[in-house]
Amino acid sequence: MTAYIRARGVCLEVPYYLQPEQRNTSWLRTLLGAVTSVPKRHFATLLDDVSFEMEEGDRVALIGRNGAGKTTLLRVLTGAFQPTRGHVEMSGTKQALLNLGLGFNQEGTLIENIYLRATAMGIRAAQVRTMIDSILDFSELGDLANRRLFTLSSGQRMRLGFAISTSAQHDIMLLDEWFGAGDAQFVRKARERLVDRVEGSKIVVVASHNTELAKKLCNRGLVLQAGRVAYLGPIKDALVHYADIVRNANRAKTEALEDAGASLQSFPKDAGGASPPAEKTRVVSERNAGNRG
Ligand SMILES: Nc1ncnc2c1ncn2[C@@H]1O[C@H](COP(=O)(O)OP(=O)(O)OP(=O)(O)O)[C@@H](O)[C@H]1O
Repeated sequence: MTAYIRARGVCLEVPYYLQPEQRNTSWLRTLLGAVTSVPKRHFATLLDDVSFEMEEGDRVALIGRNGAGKTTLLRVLTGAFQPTRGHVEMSGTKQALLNLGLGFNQEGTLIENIYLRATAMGIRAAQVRTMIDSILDFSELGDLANRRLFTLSSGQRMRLGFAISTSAQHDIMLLDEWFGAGDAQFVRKARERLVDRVEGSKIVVVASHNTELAKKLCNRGLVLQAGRVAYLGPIKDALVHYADIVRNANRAKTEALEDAGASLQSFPKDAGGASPPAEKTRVVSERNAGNRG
């Protein structure tokens, strides 16, 4: 089966609720306000008209500043979020390494959880049976096989999640950042397996801030900016494009700080003891703190 991912005009809007702001009132009013005021509904556009095609052999780095929409796009690709407009077409089996703890039952034993997660990944029960030993072996948790999951440390849970998620080779691999799955020795082992799985996959999509990793692993880059595709092309060009975005954002920030500083300097000294506007005071004091550092 030929693997591909095709996204056409994908938009994702989500509702969120804001409590009306209560400032400069007495504690009683604040308390009453918290109980009686109705939160207002707003909508946030997390992805805006995202279109692309990924074919076999593509190793695509999702690049963008914090909040650009990388994880959200991966979630749409896994099927966890349905686009509010547009659609995604995918062909091939997929493996997602986004949240290693997802789908675990804390009350179940390790073996029960292996069944639970593996069957949720579409693996038949008979096949899961043959995989249990190797999963326990890889996660080095064989001695705890019949313990309940909640008795494990968070690092042990992550190891189990990683071992299950990477137990089978899939056509499409979706990865969110690099993560520390346990201690240094396990991280080394996990990296090796991951490289193996990446090599065996037909398409890989990885969200990362790590430009070295992106260069090493990927041949294409999809740059996201505020939920929109800012660039899609060869990884080298994508990283240049991303560097431009970061540089422009830093320049805009510096200019805003300089403007704030200039208007503060022009604030009349003999303004009858009045203080400069609170917002500007904060910006300038941050800038001064930066100068000291
Ligand atoms: N449920 C939600 N409701 C409202 N806004 C949300 C929700 N989930 C995410 N967001 C917003 O969507 C935007 C994109 O988030 P996302 O996690 O996809 O960013 P990201 O590019 O992966 O960022 P990072 O590099 O920091 O991980 C952010 O501004 C975030 O605040």
